[in-house]
Amino acid sequence: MKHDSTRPEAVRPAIPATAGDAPSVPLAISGLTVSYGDMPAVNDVSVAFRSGAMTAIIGPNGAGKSTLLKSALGIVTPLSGQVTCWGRPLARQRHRIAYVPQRAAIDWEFPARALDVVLMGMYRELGLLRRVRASHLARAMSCLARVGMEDFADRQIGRLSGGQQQRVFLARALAQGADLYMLDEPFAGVDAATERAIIAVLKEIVAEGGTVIAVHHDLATVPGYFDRVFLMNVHAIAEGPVATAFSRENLDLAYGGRLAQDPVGAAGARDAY
Ligand SMILES: Nc1ncnc2c1ncn2[C@@H]1O[C@H](COP(=O)(O)OP(=O)(O)OP(=O)(O)O)[C@@H](O)[C@H]1O
Repeated sequence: MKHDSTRPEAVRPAIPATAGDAPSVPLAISGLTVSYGDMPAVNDVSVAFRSGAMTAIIGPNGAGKSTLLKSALGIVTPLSGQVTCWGRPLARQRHRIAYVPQRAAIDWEFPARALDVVLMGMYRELGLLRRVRASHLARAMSCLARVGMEDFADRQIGRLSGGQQQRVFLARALAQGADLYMLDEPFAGVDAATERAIIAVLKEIVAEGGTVIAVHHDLATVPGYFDRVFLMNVHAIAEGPVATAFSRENLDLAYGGRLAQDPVGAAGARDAY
């Protein structure tokens, strides 16, 4: 195997593989390894995500964060490992999980209005015939209103700004009425107002008992936005409350000591790596 210079020199003792295979744990990953070629993108990762918390997944570019989310959702097939949601196989709990992919992964030419995208979140209750009732429309509109997008319901999604598109996808997740929200870089390429709107909705979800897991890049906002962090760089490094796990030591392990500034307790770490 080639030496991977992005890997931390010393990897922390493994997070207990059996940390959370329990009905109260929305997502437990055990011994997960994913590879697209010779090199694993995710190597033997075990982590349990807490219920009723907002957890940031952080690590450098290419650390396998998106791959971890995608394999946890069954979008990418792992080489090995197990994923359970509330103590049961993912397939039986999928309807309880909403996924907001990276904006870059979405086909924005798709001929759908913002309202149609939100209605897609209700696919289970709309059934095979996709019979949309007034109550569905009203709920879709209220989800759009929750993210400040009710005035754009009829706009084709490709003709919305990046921030507006991200809000619509969050509205689709809300319409699904999920218990676990998994978001891949929800703040990438969005304006400050959208970022504030999205974080407010995510905090509401958690206040209502939901769980949020988001891949996040801006280390400066981690303490303000998140309760917990999971640091990874191909391998798992640490998971825990921001107050303890978001430490200089763990960041050095994740980023290989390449952070230009110290984000722990200091503002201004945006793009510092
Ligand atoms: N579809 C794919 N085919 C081949 N290699 C891939 C594919 N998707 C990701 N990779 C590779 O797997 C590794 C992990 O990628 P991934 O996107 O999961 O990392 P990431 O931590 O989310 O990165 P970033 O922060 O840059 O978005 C990278 O080396 C990437 O080049």
